[in-house]
Amino acid sequence: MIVTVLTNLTFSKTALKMSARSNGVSVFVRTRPSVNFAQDLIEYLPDQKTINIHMKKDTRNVVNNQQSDWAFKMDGVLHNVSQSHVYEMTAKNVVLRALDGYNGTVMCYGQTGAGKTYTMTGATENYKQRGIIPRALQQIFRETEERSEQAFTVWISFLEIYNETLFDLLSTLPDADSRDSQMAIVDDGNGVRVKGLSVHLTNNEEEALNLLFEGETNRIIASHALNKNSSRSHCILTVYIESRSRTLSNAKYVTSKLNLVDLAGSERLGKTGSEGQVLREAMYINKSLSFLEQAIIALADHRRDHIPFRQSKLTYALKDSLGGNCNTVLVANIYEEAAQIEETLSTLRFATRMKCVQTEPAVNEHIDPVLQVKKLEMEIRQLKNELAIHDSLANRSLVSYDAMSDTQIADINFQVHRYLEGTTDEIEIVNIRQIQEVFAQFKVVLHQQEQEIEAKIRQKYTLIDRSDSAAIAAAVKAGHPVDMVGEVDGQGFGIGVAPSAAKHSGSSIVSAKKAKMKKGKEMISPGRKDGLVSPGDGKEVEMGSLSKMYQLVSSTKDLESKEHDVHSIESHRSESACKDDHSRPNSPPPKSEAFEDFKSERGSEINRILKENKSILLEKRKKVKELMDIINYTKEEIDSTKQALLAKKQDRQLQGQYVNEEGETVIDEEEFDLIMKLKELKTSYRSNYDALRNTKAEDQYCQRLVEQCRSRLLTEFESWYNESYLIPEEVQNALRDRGSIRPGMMPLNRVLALEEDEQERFERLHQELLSSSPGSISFYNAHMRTQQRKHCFRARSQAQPQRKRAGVIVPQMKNKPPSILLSSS
Ligand SMILES: Nc1ncnc2c1ncn2[C@@H]1O[C@H](COP(=O)(O)OP(=O)(O)OP(=O)(O)O)[C@@H](O)[C@H]1O
Repeated sequence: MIVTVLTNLTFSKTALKMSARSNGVSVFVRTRPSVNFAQDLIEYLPDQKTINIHMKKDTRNVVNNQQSDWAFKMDGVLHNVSQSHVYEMTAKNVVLRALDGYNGTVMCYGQTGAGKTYTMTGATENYKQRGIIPRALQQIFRETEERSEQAFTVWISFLEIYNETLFDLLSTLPDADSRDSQMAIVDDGNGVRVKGLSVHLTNNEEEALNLLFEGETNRIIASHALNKNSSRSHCILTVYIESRSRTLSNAKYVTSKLNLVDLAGSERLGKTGSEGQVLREAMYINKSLSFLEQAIIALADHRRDHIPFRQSKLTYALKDSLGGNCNTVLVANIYEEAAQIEETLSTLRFATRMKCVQTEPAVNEHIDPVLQVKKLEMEIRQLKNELAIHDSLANRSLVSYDAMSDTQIADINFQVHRYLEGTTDEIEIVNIRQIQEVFAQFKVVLHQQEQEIEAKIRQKYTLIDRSDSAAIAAAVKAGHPVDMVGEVDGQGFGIGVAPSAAKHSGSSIVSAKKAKMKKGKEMISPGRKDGLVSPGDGKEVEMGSLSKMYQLVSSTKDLESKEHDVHSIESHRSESACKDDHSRPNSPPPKSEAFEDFKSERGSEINRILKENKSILLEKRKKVKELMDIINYTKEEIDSTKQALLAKKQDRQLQGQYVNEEGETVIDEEEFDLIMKLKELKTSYRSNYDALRNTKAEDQYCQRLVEQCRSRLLTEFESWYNESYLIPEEVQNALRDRGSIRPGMMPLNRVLALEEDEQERFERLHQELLSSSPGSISFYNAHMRTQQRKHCFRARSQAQPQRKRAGVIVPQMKNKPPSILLSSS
């Protein structure tokens, strides 16, 4: 788990520079109050930012012969102020900015015993005197609760650098990686990290404090002449924060790293009077602090290209926390006594140099690729919905944006044929996909025509390969005229007129060729190639045939029974779904692909009915067109016959009419034929008109059937897709089995587990007692647990003293892990 966390936490160098404003490191001086305040030497100016040091020239402790007075201007001098004031002034903003995605570092520097640990950690037994780290942890979790629109994840690591060796102060916890791996600082281009350092997921303030106190307990404590309990190591508690938006499907998220650093004492060697191991410790500390100083000097000098971060573990570990894109704060802890004035001066000089270091705080923003894909998918869905609304408003409800079906392609092919024949003047444009298909079908038809022409030529002529001189010579010898008419299809054939015998006798070569051509023709026949082949028998569909008319009637009449079939498919769907033995892929396939699968499997029956109805609809449309052509033609005939009759009548009247004995007008034979023709034409017109009306009604009916079938196919597909790829299997099983877990119901064993036991009742009462200072509950709980662990540790280490090894805390030093982490593991 820890390895995953480490790899997920990438603090990218490519972070967007949200705030390109250049800042200096903020530097504060904090004094350790003393009854022996050296008021002659140290002066605090009322601006609460300046501290003056006056050294007497004749003093034995003179530091610099040339200079005796110094003025140090800082961002604040924290003299006789509370822990809470120190936090507000130094760390509060850095913590807030860390929650916004900016890296931050708060670091305490100063002489041993000057109050670094007091400032950074504070008194663990007193809530009011807690230091920067517990306050920062409290602020982080309070803020994360308040910023409800964001989801925060917080991890913590605790590193100690002792004698240039790295130690994981949290390696004693059960969820730390137990492998005895050597730790190393690595800079992999995504920022500096410590390989092998355990990083712990932390859900609340108390868990975070438990980690702090656990680490503190594990710190190396060496005896020392100046301060018996002072730490001889550098400690870096790092809080990693990741923040993602809850409300939006926002693929962007920010990360940050907050380093809270307690450095080892900065005093010089001679004064400590150390020897042995303590001397070695002091040497290491001096070395690393001197490298820190060198790095700071280099950082403050803009002309320097190279910053010597790798000289010591401390500077390397703090590489991206001193300058760069980080909000950095230094607290310089000083004594107020005259005896420590040299170290105080040295600390203040260091602080001044640090103040010259420039930083460019920047938000570490990242994009989650998985969320980004989801967001884009959602956008596509929304655009599709909008398109559907637009289409329905524009009366284009039949337009589909899915991949073209075989029937649709066949329909387009048919329209292209008609366009080329001249039977239609236009092809209705529906959407881009359809336009592309129209062009594709033009290509298909063109290719077919080329093939047909070649086939016709082959029927008439024997083709000889142009390069085959022997075949040409043989043909000439046989008396066949050879006519080199050029290339067909660029294949280098010579075309010769076939002798009549060859054309009709069916010589083996020619008949074989013809047979081959026939086969080829079948293969490239438009109907076959474009899906106009009837599914069962492989024969071409005869458009508009009577047999199809009967099929239409049966199809339309039987629609209800077909719908019944669809329903029965639906009722058996869940059963077949259980039987489907396909393992679900990690990510759902594209819908277009899945739709093809669906049509050939679960949706095959509906798809078949849809196809059938579509082909019937196509025939109806063709029939309507034919009838309209006939009617139009008949109408024209009627009009011209009427004209002819009128002319005849006028002619007759001009010439004078013949009347028989009964007084009836006598007409000639031509006029009689015209009258009879008109009568026939009118009869034909009426019957065709009736047929047209009926066919149109059938056409509309078929149209409705096709729409119903299509929408059912789509609905079925949607639920099949959801079941197969989207709804988790356990949810489906739970709902299908109707077992103990049902939506809205909590399982009985969980309900029972919620009952309070004795321990929990005790803890509740304990917390009620602390309710007068509610913010302190987490602090005291964590403190109480730390105390228990300390007792346990002391008892064990007294029984069996052990030496410390690099890389991990030796098992004998292992503390009882915080119960909260035990219970959560
Ligand atoms: N501002 C302060 N107010 C009250 N007590 C303080 C203050 N600063 C330091 N102390 C006390 O001084 C003692 C030494 O302080 P602390 O251990 O923090 O020094 P340190 O700089 O961390 O030393 P080391 O470098 O050895 O770790 C502690 O007992 C602490 O309580």
